[in-house]
Amino acid sequence: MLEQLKKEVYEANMLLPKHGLVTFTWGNVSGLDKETGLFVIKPSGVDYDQLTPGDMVVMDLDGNKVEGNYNPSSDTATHLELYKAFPDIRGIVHTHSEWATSWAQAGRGIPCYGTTHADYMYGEIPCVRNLTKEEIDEAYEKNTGVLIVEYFKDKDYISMPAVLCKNHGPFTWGKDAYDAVHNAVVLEEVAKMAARCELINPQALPAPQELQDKHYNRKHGADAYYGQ
Ligand SMILES: O=C(CO)[C@@H](O)[C@@H](O)COP(=O)(O)O
Repeated sequence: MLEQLKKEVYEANMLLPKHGLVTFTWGNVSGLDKETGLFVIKPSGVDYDQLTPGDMVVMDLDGNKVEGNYNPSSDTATHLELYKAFPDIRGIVHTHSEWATSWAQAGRGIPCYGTTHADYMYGEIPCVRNLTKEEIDEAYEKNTGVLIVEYFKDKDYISMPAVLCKNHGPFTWGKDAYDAVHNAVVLEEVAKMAARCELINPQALPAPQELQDKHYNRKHGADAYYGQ
């Protein structure tokens, strides 16, 4: 079932090692089929060079495995919470990419220091708090999703398609699995540049708001001249 989506999700997963975003199996991409309410996700713990489209696991939004030979990614419960709460997304990525995860481990959001960042993500990329002991013990991955959703309840998840989870790593999302990977690549580049920016000048300030507005709106606003 969902053979085309499985192929798309497989190909999106394979872009993670291509772009240097994963080591071993530390990452996962999923894609949602809005019609059926089912999503396809990478299996847990399978090496990328062994992965095939047929290994993708089909899940429903209640967390039941619908089809697949393997267990779904260990981060499936986080993906599920995001799909339930963010109605316009069709793809999600989680990685332990080096630079974004370094910011997450430091417990810091990534300030918008320049137009590379502003072209894709509006404002500081947030870092959500640690889970409590109770939240970790109860259901770490599910509660990670709940925490992200809680953070975004009065914020726009379209103009900020990325989040850092403290002591864990980044999640990104998008209009499909490929778009979510694209945002993960942008996040990693921006995270690297911001870290180096602070190293070169610890007093560096975020880009002026007018510049951030101009760049974000030029690509994503009402008068965007790039196709969405
Ligand atoms: O966060 C973690 C482990 O800390 C996982 O994202 C990572 O190892 C990938 O796990 P899966 O192979 O997708 O189950």
